[in-house]
Amino acid sequence: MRAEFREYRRAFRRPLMTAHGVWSERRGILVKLTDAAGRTGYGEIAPLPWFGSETLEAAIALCQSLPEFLDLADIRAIAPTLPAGQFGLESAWDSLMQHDPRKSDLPDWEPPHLSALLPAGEGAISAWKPLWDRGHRTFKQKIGVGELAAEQAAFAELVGQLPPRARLRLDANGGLDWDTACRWLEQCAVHPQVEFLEQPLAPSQFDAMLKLAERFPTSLALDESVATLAQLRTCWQRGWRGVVVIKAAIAGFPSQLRAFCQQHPVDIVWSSALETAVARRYIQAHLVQPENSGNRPDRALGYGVAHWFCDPAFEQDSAAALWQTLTASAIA
Ligand SMILES: O=C(O)CCC(=O)C1=CC=C[C@@H](O)[C@@H]1C(=O)O
Ligand SMILES: [Mg+2]
Repeated sequence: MRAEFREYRRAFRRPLMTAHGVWSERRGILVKLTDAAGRTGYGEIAPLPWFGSETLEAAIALCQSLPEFLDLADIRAIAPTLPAGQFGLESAWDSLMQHDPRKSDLPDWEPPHLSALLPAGEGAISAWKPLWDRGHRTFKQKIGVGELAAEQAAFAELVGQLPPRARLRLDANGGLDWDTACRWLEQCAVHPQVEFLEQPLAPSQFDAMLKLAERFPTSLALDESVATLAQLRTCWQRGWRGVVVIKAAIAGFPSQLRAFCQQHPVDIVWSSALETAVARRYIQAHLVQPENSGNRPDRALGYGVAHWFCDPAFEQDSAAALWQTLTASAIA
């Protein structure tokens, strides 16, 4: 297979504020594999280094280190320290080898099945209604970004406005300490609309999160703690049976993730890494299908993020057309 790589850059409509900091541009790499018969397969490398994946620079170095004509052994040899690269290359290979028109023309996910990502704090209050009107019924609000009292006031205002059947996810990105996590969970306990509190503490606080899960009624979800398949395995082995948020685009080889999900009844929320339609459509066709995971159909997918971007080119289904727009960004 001939391997080619093109870098992309994609600005957010407005910076995404999380406990990790400010994120204003999504950068990644598209992968194109072409076999001797001229068949092509596309993949995407979408690093999230603050989640524990490799950096974009390390992913570029991987692309530059691979032979121009590679085979599956070269892909399998990609180190576990490069999980976004493992995902991008294997999904491109899979897409070429398994070109299954049935899977490639799946209808895209509809808003009622998608959790809409809201801004942190006050911004969430003005943002939820237009998204509700588009059909979203589950929302995610970032916390652990601003001052506690102000964020809890914004949360109280938001849940006061949300219709009773709405569901709200709070995501702390590991930015809370024990006391603030308890205060958030005390407040969540009186609001049945709260579906779960995501990553309240840092991944190093795993035992403390197990204690929080036992002490409070609101479900907890791990995200940064299970960023890669290796981390997911470890948390499962250490006894986590709560929700896990899986960002497949940074989790490593999709074949290995698929096998794990088929062997363990994991309560999965599939979550976007703010990747383009290239990775998203692969994840939809090859991972989120019911036979591949223990995920509960009532769990909205963490893919309600299109409104964070303003450039439809990246949302189109045709990877080939998107590839053509990146002619100036080849990685040699
Ligand atoms: O999971 C979702 O509902 C949407 C995606 C999402 O929330 C995130 C994507 C990427 C990085 C983070 O800012 C954030 C998260 O922490 O889950
Ligand atoms: Mg998260």
